[in-house]
Amino acid sequence: MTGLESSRPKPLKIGEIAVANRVLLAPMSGVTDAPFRRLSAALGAGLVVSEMTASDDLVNGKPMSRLRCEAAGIGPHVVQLAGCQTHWMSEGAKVAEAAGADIIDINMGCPARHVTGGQSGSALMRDLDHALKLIEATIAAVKVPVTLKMRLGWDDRSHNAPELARRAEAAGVQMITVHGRTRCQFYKGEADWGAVRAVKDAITVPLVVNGDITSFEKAVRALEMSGADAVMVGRGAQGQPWLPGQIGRQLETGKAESTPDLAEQLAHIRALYDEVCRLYGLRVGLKHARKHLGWALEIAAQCSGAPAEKLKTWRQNILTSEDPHRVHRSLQDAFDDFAWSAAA
Ligand SMILES: Cc1cc2nc3c(=O)[nH]c(=O)nc-3n(C[C@H](O)[C@H](O)[C@H](O)COP(=O)(O)O)c2cc1C
Repeated sequence: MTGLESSRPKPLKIGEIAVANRVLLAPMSGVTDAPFRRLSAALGAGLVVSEMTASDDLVNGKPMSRLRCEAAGIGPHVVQLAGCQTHWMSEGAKVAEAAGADIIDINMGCPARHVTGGQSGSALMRDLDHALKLIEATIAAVKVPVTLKMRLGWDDRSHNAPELARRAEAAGVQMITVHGRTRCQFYKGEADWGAVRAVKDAITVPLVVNGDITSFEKAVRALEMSGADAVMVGRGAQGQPWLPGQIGRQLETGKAESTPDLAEQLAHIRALYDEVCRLYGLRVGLKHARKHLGWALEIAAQCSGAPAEKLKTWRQNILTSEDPHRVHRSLQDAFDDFAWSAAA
């Protein structure tokens, strides 16, 4: 064995499922729809996770919850479930498994008031005994591996992620992701990757560190500080579905890659736009795709050094249009315009 091979971290596995590399795309409601996950996986993300779905909605067949769990079609299919009742969690997990999920992820990290108010998401970090009942019910309901995503704790006085992680592993959870903030921080301040190390010390299953990882350098630092086995990228991938893959490859090879050029970026956003409109139908799809369009324009403007005024005009033009043909034409014109800025 060469020195390089011996210093290489072990390949990431969730149960028997091999993960392509050490960078995961985070679940993000309203963002990581199936077309976005498909694109990010095709561009090299190690693993992509569905948007959170309320377990009762999934069991009751709410059309939107089915769409949220749609498979990306590349790599393992990870469905994230939220809920606060053992019955719905176990039934939801069965529905997801029957629909093709390879892994079920449980959400114990969502800070939103409408979620914690219903005692789901990060509210479960205030009642670990109940959290464990939900975890046990989910694991008992399915054959596929179950993973867990959480925060550091509810607030600064209760960093109980290590305890929840340890108990979750004992119950059979096969990978744990920790966002290095407390629930009460929401998205304020900076993610504390160092604080995630206490979770690493408490478990033997793979640990994923999450929060504010937007570059290769930050990924390396987060891995060093937390001792985690992998990183998860969320907001950094908005408008840049290639980012998890790019960081993942650089972690494997050490070789830096340049950002896709404007022509590639244009091809990606066009394909994503069409797929989102197809998945949701034109009426809902047009609204849903706007976020992706806005972020893609921002990234393209940033890459080309286009002035803020230009970005504003194109955003206004494209995000208000309800005609897909016009959107396609305007995207071409906008990217041509950005290319002029880059060349100037
Ligand atoms: C718009 C948005 C939606 C999110 N939806 C979910 C979700 O459905 N499930 C979940 O576990 N976390 C969700 N998160 C949290 C992210 O998965 C991630 O933990 C958080 O954004 C921190 O990572 P980042 O700094 O890389 O974005 C969401 C975050 C954002 C910004």
